[in-house]
Amino acid sequence: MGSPRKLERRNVVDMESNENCATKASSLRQPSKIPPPTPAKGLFEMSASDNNARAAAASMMPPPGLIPMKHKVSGLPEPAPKRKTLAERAGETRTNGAAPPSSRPVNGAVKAAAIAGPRNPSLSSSTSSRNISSSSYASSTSNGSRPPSSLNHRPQTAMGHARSASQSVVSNMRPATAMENHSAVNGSRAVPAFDVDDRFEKVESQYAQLRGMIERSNTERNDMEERLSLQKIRLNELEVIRTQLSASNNALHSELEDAKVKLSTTTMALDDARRKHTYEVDDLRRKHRHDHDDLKDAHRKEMERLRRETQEEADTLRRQAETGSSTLRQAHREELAEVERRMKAALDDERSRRIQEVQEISTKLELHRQNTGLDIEQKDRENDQLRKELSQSHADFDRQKELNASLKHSLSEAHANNLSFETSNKAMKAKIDFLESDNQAQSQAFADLHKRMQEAIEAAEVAHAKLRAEETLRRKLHNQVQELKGNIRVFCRVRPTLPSAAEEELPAKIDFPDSSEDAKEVAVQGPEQKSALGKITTSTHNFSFDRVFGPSSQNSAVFSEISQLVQSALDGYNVCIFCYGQTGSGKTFTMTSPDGMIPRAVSQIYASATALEEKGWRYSMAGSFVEVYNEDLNDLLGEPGELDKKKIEIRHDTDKKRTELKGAESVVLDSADRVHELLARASKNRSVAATKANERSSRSHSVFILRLIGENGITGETSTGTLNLVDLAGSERLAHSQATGERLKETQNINKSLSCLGDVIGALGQGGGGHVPYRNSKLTYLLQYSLSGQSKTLMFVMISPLQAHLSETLTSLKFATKVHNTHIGTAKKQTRVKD
Ligand SMILES: Nc1ncnc2c1ncn2[C@@H]1O[C@H](COP(=O)(O)OP(=O)(O)OP(=O)(O)O)[C@@H](O)[C@H]1O
Repeated sequence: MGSPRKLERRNVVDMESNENCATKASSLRQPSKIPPPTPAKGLFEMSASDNNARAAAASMMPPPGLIPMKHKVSGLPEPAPKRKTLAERAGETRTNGAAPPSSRPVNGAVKAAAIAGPRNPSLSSSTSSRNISSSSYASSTSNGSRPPSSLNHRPQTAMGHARSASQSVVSNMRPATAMENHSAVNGSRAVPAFDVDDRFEKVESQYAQLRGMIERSNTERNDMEERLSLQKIRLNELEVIRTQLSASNNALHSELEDAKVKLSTTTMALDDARRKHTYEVDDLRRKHRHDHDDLKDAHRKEMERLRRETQEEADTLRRQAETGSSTLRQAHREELAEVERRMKAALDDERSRRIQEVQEISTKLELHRQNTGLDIEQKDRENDQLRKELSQSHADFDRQKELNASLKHSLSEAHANNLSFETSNKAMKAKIDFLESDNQAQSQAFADLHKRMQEAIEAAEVAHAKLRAEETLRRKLHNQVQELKGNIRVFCRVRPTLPSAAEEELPAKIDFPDSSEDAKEVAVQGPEQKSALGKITTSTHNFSFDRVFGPSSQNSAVFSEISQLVQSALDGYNVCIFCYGQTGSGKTFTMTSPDGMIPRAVSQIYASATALEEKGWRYSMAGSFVEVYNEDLNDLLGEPGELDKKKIEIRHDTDKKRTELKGAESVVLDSADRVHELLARASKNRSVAATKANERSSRSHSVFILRLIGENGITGETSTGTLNLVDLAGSERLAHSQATGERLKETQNINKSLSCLGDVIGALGQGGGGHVPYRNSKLTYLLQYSLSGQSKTLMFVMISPLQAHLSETLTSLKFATKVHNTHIGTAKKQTRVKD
């Protein structure tokens, strides 16, 4: 780091070189600005030495703004440099003034200025400008260079610079010496006249420029001088401040020296005082010890003296006492006797008084004791009370302790729970973080799932539509199958031989199929017949039906064959299944036994109705159970006592092809099990009405009516089907002569209704819309819509396996064959679609 002076000098050089370049370019220069004065604060912060150094530098150097001005204004050489030593000259380059300026190029001059350093920049710049002018002069004058002495001439003042500058410009046209003048005159001879005019004009304009520059330089110089005087004033002020500060510094310094002297004096005095005090204390301690020892000796001596005196006095007194004691003892003895007498008297008085006092005291004591006892009792009670309270408190305390322990336990549990909660909370947080991090993937998965679900829903809707179409098709095909099978079908069932049968009840010769076979034929060997020649022959009767069930067949197998018909009722058809046969052939067993057709039909319908719910169907089922007895209609679900009294009316709705029973109970079958309840109630009613000789079930027709109303919420379709399950009365023909009274009436009515049933079926078989005698019996009237050509009918012909019943068996089979051979038209579905 250089000194401030050096730095300022280097800045000045830089500015000079820059400004010289600017001068060369335009020959004009803007006046430089004087920097503002440095703030006072900065000055006060400087040390005295810095201040002095700056002041000295200021006195030695011009202000920064003035230094470049000097060179810029002149652009001319500085005052003559001081003479250099040989060593300095050896360090200089040869270019510095060694070669004639005219022979040096401009670039070489700049380079020489850079090498010469900051001490002579103006020299290099003036050299370069001179080179330019010299070169132009040389070009016009062919002879020569100027003497080197003129190059080294440098004015000492600004005016000198200006003058020098003007000379430098003028030197382009006028020689500085007589020799040069002569050369110029010689040269002018060679220059044509118009060249002289031109040059003169040029010189004039250059002169004008030079004058302007001189004036500006004068103005700037005046400014500089003013600023210089201001700086000098400022410098003087700073000098005064510095003097004041150094004076105050000296005063403070002297004060500090005084204070130091005082401090050392005080320290010394303090040390003396401390020393003196120590000596005094030691003296006092010594003196006190001596005093103490003296006092101790004096005290000891005094004590010995006193002891001796006391001893002497004691001896004297002892002697005196021994002499006076005998006299005194005598007197004393007398006094003692006197005193003893007095004391004795006083003692007696005192004793009596004391006894009295003791008695009083004992009385008081007793009283006090009693009071005390009472008090003690009171206290005891209080004590007990307190003890109880104490025990209570103990118990409370124990409870509190237990509570405290339980609370502590709860607290520890809560703490444990808290820890577990915190753990689970952390786990949950981690899970949440994980879930949140996984949220995007889940969202994507959810979107995929949603898409797949939509696709599945669409597929399901398509499948549902397909299912509905298939369901409709199924119903259609089912109906076609039923039609192909015939609207009235006949099944034959042979009951087994009962274990309770008597030995004489021989079985008839019936060829019935095995239960495994899907048989349709049954062969019955007829009774023996004797010809006129006495030859006994038997004939076999072959019957063919839609299905023949042997004795080993079960209700389940039978129902599986009729289940499709039951399904038809659900589909909106009127279906009628009736059992025909003689008494004891198994009609009731087949129809109303716990696993008979009625319970099974209801169960199937209920299951099918539930299954159809997903296809939009909602079914309601209601059941009625009536009997036709002696051409009267009785409600088997009514009150037991009213079976034969309350009469039921049959009403037909010809539009809807539906039969209503006015006065009969209609029970809603909201579950499959309700049917057992209905059957039990019907059985009970029948048994109440029965007499010993009259089994009611055998002498009446029972009709179970199941009404099915379905609505499809999707298609708007409705269906109303009816399933009639009929257990006919025994079909045996009894001779009118064999029956009398009520039995005769029953027989007549049964015969009538069964023959009427045959008539109706016969009429339906004839077709052609002819008259059908439904009204001829209550049974056929009740079953009008179930037997019409628009319904589906199945007849079970039940036969007994016994030889004794062979005749009735053949009759039944013949009737069944007649029915089987009948075609009663096409069933119609009772459905409609809502608007
Ligand atoms: N397939 C069968 N298997 C076993 N037992 C049967 C079968 N069919 C009927 N029975 C029995 O035969 C007897 C008579 O049957 P059932 O009462 O059903 O005849 P029915 O034709 O209804 O007589 P009724 O006309 O008097 O009512 C009953 O004890 C019954 O249990």
